[in-house]
Formats: sequence, C-alpha cells, structure tokens
Amino acid sequence: MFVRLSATLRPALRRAQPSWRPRTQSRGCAAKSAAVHLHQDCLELSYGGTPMRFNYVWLRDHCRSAESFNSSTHQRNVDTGSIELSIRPDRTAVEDGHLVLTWPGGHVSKYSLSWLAENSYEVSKQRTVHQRILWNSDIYESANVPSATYDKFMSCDDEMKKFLQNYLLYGIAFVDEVPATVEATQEVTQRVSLIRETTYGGMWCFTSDFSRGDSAYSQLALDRHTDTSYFQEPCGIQVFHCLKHEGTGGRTLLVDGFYAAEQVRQKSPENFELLATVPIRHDYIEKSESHQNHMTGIGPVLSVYPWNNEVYLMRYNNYDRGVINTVPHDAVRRWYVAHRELTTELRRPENELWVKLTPGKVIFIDNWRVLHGRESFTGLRQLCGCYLTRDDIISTARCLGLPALS
Ligand SMILES: C[N+](C)(C)CCCC[C@H](N)C(=O)O
Ligand SMILES: O=C(O)CCC(=O)C(=O)O
Ligand SMILES: [Fe+2]
Repeated sequence: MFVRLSATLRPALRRAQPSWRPRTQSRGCAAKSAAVHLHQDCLELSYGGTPMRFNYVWLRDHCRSAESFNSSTHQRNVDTGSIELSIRPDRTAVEDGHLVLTWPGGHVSKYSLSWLAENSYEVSKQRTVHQRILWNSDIYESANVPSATYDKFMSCDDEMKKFLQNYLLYGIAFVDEVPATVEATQEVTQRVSLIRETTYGGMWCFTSDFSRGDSAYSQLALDRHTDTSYFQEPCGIQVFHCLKHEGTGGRTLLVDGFYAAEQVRQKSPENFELLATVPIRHDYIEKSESHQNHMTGIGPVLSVYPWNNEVYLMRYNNYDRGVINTVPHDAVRRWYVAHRELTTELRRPENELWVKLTPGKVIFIDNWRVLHGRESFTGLRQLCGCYLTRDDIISTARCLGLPALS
C-alpha cells in the first residue's frame, strides 16, 4: 500500500487529460497500485485490482476529518443536507496510500485507500456479510463442533468467543453442564446478549398444559418452523433448556433453512425470487381470559440483501402463516410451487438434525436461519428458555473481534 502520487489535478487539466495514473512506488513488499480517474459524477479508483466508483457527495459525506466526523463517538458531524449535490473536488491527489481531496471552500478530506476499498460497493457486493457454513446433518455431524462448558463459558472470554464463532458459522451452538435451573439458563444467555421480552415473558418455562393458545403448549409433534414470524421483526435467537422430561419422545429437530434456500436458488432461481419477493402474513391470535394478543408480521419467506443476494432471514411457519390476500392469483399459484420446492428441501431426511435436549444442555438457535421442531412426547416435559435480541449477540461477537457482519 505504498502508493505516492505527488501531482494534484486541477479541473482544467482534468478535462484535458481525463484519465491519469499515479506513479506507483513500492517500498518493501506489500505494494498495491492505485489509479484514480475523475468522471463527471464520480471518482473511479482502481486499487488492488478492483475498480471502484465513489460518488462525490458520498466522498464529502464520508469525510473522516475531525471537523466532519467525531472519531471518539463514531458519529457524523457533516450536515449532509448542506452538501451541494453537484459538488466536485478542486484538487485530487494520492499521497502515501491516501486519497486527498480539496473541496471548493478549501476543506480537505483524506481517506486511506484501504478504507475506501473496504467500504466500497464493489467490494461489498462480492463478499458475504455473515460467514456461514451451511449444513445438512452429515456436514454438521462430521464437523464435530464442540459444545462450550458452563464453568468455562461463564468465566473465560475465549470459551465464549469460540461458542459465538460456532453460533455464527452454524446458526446453532450448545453450552453443556449448565445447572438445570431457570436462573442458570438466564445467566448463560445474559453472558452474550440481552433477553428479548415478549408476550411469553422474558425467561419462560413451559410444559404441555395448554396454558397458552398455541400448539407449543401440547404434547403434539411440531413440524420444522421459525418462531415469532408474526412479529414485524422476528426474534433473532431462541434458547431452550429442557429442565425435566419423564417420558418418551420429544426429540428436537433442527434444519438449516439457508442450506435449503440455497438448494432452491440453484435448482430454480425463479422460485427463489418469488420466495424472496412475495409478501406473506403471519398471525398470532390468542383470545383467552388471561391473554389477549393479535400480532401480525408481513414479509417474504426469504429476506435477501439486495447488494449481494445473500439470504439473511427466513420466515417459515406453516402453523402461523396467515391469509394470503395481497398476491394476484397467478402469482399465488407460482408462490405455492416455490413454497413446495422449499418445503421439499427442508423435509429431506438428510437435512434433518435430531437432538435430544437433556437437563444441562442449553441450545442457542439462530431463529432467522435454523428451523426447529419436535417429536411428539409422553410424560412431563419442562422446557425453559428465552428469546434474545439479535443486535446484542452480534455486537458481543464483534466486540470480541469475530467477523460478524463486516
Ligand atoms: C417458546 N414459547 C413456548 C415461549 C413460545 C412458543 C411460540 C409458538 C408460536 N407458534 C411461534 O412459533 O412463534
Ligand atoms: O417443545 C419443543 O421442543 C419446542 C416447541 C417450540 O417449537 C417452541 O416452543 O417454540
Ligand atoms: Fe417453536
């Protein structure tokens, strides 16, 4: 990154010589060449082999000088509303691995070339936001992902970091040897995130007593699904701890929804597209003496980042899916075909991971990615757990230096 360009360009010269290439000087090993080209509406930078375009307003808006940006609070001081939309720099230079722009009025902005590359659209669109390992049961099992253990998890940041790394990669992670109490379960969850309070409470404990108007509170089998798809923003993480089970059955089913979505994308992009665009409603309607709820969440089955086509959220809950009345009839037909294809992928036995939750084993599930279900059961089965806020668990991971969302 030892690029030096001493020349500065003035507008007149720029018109006469629209494209210019800096002399690159390599000092030592890691030299990357840089070339800047000024267009009417953007600055084009070629650096490390990638051509990138930066809008001039964007460049002024992203100035990192002390006057424009408070680097201790990481907040912008520039009033974006006051930037001339036709702004262009008066002088442009590349000096010591930095792009230096002098704006009309004299303000100088300096950006390191690596910062520009790191923050460019062109680089972002080529990389995924989340590093993930998509899995079927063979892939997950042969990875032999270790569980964290309670004592270490609670006292050692490195253990927590490894746990979070696995959680981010696979969308599930386990802590073993946790005391079989609500309090200890809460302690474990609060080590990495904040509990998200919902109509079910903060920490909840449930059994098959029909205390709430939902099939979770029964002994019935539950097919794979994501929870709280009826929220405007479904809960990010679900935590379960089986405190007691005196009976048979009740195994937990886990399926990587993103693995299935990628199969659909590869086999029929048009079906993937429908799942990513057709808005679908989910409802939670509970009318009992003690609980009155009517929640509705609307969104596609697959939410996809528009700049890199990466899936980041799946809403799939056939129990809670509401009436479809926002889709024209021909699209309804095509949507059911697409939904069937996704369902077929989600139901492939080779994609199913079955685990028996036992006292001591706490599971964290990425509820935006990994579907859960359960086998029917007999006897007393008591589960406790909670939902966690997604922003906070990801923030913890980032603060520990993990590449969670770049
Ligand atoms: C987990 N806990 C038992 C508290 C709530 C269960 C909610 C079940 C609901 N059908 C959904 O899928 O969101
Ligand atoms: O009973 C279980 O194992 C899980 C039930 C369920 O899907 C839920 O509580 O969200
Ligand atoms: Fe559930």
